[in-house]
Amino acid sequence: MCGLISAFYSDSVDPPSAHHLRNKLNASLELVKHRGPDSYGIYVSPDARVGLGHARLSIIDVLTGKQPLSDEDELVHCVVTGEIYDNDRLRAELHSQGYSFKTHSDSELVVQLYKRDRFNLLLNLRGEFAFVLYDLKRRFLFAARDRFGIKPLYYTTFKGCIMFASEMKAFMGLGWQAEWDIDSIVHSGDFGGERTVFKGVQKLPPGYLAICRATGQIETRSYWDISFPAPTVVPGATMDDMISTVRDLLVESVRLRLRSDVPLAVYLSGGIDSSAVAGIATQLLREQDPAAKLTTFTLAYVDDPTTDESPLAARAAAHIGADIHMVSATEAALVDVLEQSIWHSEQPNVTFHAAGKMLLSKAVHEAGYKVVLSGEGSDEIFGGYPFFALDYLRDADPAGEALGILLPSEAERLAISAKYGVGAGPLFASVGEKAAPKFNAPRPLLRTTSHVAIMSLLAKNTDTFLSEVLEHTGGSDVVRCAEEGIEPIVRHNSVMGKWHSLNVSLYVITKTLLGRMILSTAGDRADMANSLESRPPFLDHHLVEYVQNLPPSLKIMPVRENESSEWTLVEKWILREAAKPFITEEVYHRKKVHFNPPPSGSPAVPNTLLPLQKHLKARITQEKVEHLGFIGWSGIKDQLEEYLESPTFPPHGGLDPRARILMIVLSYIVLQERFHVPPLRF
Ligand SMILES: Nc1ncnc2c1ncn2[C@@H]1O[C@H](COP(=O)(O)OP(=O)(O)OP(=O)(O)O)[C@@H](O)[C@H]1O
Ligand SMILES: NC(=O)CC[C@H](N)C(=O)O
Repeated sequence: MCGLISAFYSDSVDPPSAHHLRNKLNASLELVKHRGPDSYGIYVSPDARVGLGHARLSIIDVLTGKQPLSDEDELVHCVVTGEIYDNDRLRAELHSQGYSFKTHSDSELVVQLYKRDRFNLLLNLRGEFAFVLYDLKRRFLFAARDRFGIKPLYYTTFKGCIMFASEMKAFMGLGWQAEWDIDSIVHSGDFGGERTVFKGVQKLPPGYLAICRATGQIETRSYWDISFPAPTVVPGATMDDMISTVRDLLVESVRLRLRSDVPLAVYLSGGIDSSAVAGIATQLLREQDPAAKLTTFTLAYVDDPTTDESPLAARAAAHIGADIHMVSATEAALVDVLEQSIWHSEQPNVTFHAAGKMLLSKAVHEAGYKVVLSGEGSDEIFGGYPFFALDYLRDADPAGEALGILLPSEAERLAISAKYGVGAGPLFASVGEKAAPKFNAPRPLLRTTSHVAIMSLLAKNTDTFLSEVLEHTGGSDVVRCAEEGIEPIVRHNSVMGKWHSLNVSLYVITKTLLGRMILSTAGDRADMANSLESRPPFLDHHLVEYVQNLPPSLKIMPVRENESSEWTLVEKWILREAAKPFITEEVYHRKKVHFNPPPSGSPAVPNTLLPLQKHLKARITQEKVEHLGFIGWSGIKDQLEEYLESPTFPPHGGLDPRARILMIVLSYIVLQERFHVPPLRF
């Protein structure tokens, strides 16, 4: 993907000279050049009130697809990041209607579709994208972000200038000065909602557009959202038809995402999602060339054989005749890229997730690839996380029953819930009965387990903040924060039982964990740090809209051998059936394992520090912590000393809880240094 930046000086301020604005945009592009090292391009409007900048990672139409793009009358100017699929069909349609193109770039569709459909152009865009378009005649900026937030887009206003950018660091080139947003930090507004750690900087939410006018006004609105049917709506198709439709839609999604003018590889974990993508990609490539061989990359957790899936990935690659490259994720290697990962994430890192992805993207980039396919989004669409089981069991599934699926009775659901309720999975080990009472929600928020899980992830350790911060903000209010990110209609649908609880849960996790972490810190940002575009075929909206309408029991299927045996739940059931022709028997039956690169299992030599301990000890000093202006040294010092003396090694690649807190503190230190943030003053 590329990087974009835009500046729009409202009528209330004097604009800079055209020359000055170009220099500023160039300085911004320098800060995001990792996103587009192939070429830079700038547009400045005749009155120098508007500037657009683009750093390009050339993927489609490498030679002539340079940006910014414009129409033949030079009245519409645009910068686009990401990929818009179905380019050939849409182009042919526009051609036949008299629209003409200057390049073969997929991005140019935005310009011509805008001319034809105005804001409705978004309904025609399939893929992952963010763009900013300037309509010179009407004098407004029109920005938008893809439906799932695969591509980032931040915005802020500084001294009368409205700015959009792929990464916040680009704002610094335009003269923006970062300041801490303590309210957002305390309430985790960067994860619960669309705020960031910096005052006044917001993310444009997934599926939203923004219109900015010369008065300085910014209007944002949703153009697409996830939605589910009432639990009683029965699909008018047989089970076999539904399985083959899911298969066809997934194959179509992979087919579109194989379109690239530069080399493409696949991230292969050995789980069902990436194995299905790799299997389908191989089949499609061989339709063109029977000798085609896919290249795959796997992160191997060499320090921890208990969570390492690389042998499974090797077997999956052998099954489809793909090449596989193993990339070692040792604790030392993860720690080496940790600070870079924080700088690219622009928000706190609490695990090695993003750092692990950076090791992977670096290896793929160094091997000469510019595009990868990945399996992200499948768990959120098909119901893959272990804690979804509780939400599936919470409600009956009349639509599933009407299809003739044998389902547990209410009493049996309660009994299975008890089994699944405790230790619902490694990701949220604390979730379930133990964690729930911590949150005294003043009113019913949502009837889902995932919501509690998210709240437990959001909760900040109140002891680490200075007392002034607590007086100023009232302390961490995770309920408020979690509410911030949920559209009121979703709460209504949940509380009124209009959506099955599993579907509410899928919604919440798609918006929070997927949108604000997996696709951002550990997705786009970790990949683009190494100039690599990743494409997640599971997040094709045609596929997603179809799966949304399937009864919950096709996502999580209860099965038992006979009437006297126990029920077990098969997660992502319909995906397993749809992907069966492309995966090994082993992967078909396999349970989910989280992507969570682990630290070392234990100190190699007694009385020596592990790489993470050593790094945190060197970087988290009294001076650095006090310079932040919102964290107290005494609490942090105790956590650090305890972690250095007696680190623990939770199972499933988890981090010592004190190390997680220290990683957050390290994140603020790194962000303060790199963004030149002044200490917080009250
Ligand atoms: N160890 C790894 N090596 C390479 N890529 C990985 C690794 N772990 C995860 N990924 C990439 O991130 C994506 C999301 O990971 P996730 O664990 O959710 O999916 P999965 O492993 O493919 O399937 P499952 O959810 O069934 O385990 C994967 O599909 C894959 O593209
Ligand atoms: N890297 C990108 O964002 C790609 C933009 C556009 N699709 C191109 O190929 O140039």
